[in-house]
Amino acid sequence: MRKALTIAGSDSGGGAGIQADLKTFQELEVYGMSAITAITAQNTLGVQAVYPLSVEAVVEQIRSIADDIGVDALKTGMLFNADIIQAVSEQIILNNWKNIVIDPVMIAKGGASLLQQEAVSALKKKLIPLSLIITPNIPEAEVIIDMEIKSIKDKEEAAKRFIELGVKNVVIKGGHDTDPLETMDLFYDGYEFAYLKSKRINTENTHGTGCTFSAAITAELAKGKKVYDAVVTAKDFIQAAIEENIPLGNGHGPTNHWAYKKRSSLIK
Ligand SMILES: Nc1ncnc2c1ncn2[C@@H]1O[C@H](COP(=O)(O)OP(=O)(O)OP(=O)(O)O)[C@@H](O)[C@H]1O
Ligand SMILES: Cc1ncc(CO)c(N)n1
Repeated sequence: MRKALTIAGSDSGGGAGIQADLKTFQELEVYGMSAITAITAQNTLGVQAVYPLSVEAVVEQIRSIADDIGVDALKTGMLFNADIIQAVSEQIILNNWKNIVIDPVMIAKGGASLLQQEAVSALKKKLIPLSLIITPNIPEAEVIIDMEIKSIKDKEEAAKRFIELGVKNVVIKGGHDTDPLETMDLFYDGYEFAYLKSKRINTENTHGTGCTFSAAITAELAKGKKVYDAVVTAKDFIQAAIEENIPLGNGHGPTNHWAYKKRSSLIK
């Protein structure tokens, strides 16, 4: 059994964070484990409260997993502060983990901050150089790389600058693109660009899309897929999950984690 770990925040509403990650791992048939960094009181309307855990609590969870079960791939989501980023980076080095996916979560859809501003520098210096792939959305890429992204050329330039930070691959996601008909995720491995396009689905129910996408990449890496192939599967997974989204609550409802597997079994 292949094993995937998520180091992220809990979303009580179940659509993003740890909950989205574990649902995705399950659907893609890897064994899911978690180290929680913060508990959020959250629903489809936004984040009502954030309770970060101590560095010790985060490290102890990771240690328990490393000492006994092991990890084939891991992702990080909401890390909240520089001390947690530092501690997670140390654990990655200590355990010699290589399949590292960074979803540089900063701000929830309603505007709540999920990463302290001063932690961006720790992310750049400590964690990004250890990772196999990073999956920023456009606003996150703009903050990390410190440039405006308005065009495909800008996305390409930002992708190159990510590689200069020491990460091996990058996907700059297209959820925030202005094109009303299409989303384009730009993949770059330091050599070649790949443009992953899909039909933009006209829906408000996109809570947790970034978490689900990076969790799907992590699951596929845990199973031994190559990075680009893992990203392609993740794109199919999130497309199906948004197309069959679940209209729950009164705000941004969640995506549908069952959709991809349901479709795959129909195709067989
Ligand atoms: N309306 C949409 N239709 C189709 N694909 C979408 C749509 N919105 C987002 N996606 C896809 O979902 C994935 C996540 O992208 P996005 O840019 O929304 O991440 P995010 O902003 O980090 O998400 P979140 O913060 O809500 O978790 C990408 O593959 C993107 O192309
Ligand atoms: C806990 C958590 N992680 C990530 C996101 C970003 O979608 C969120 N809203 N909540």
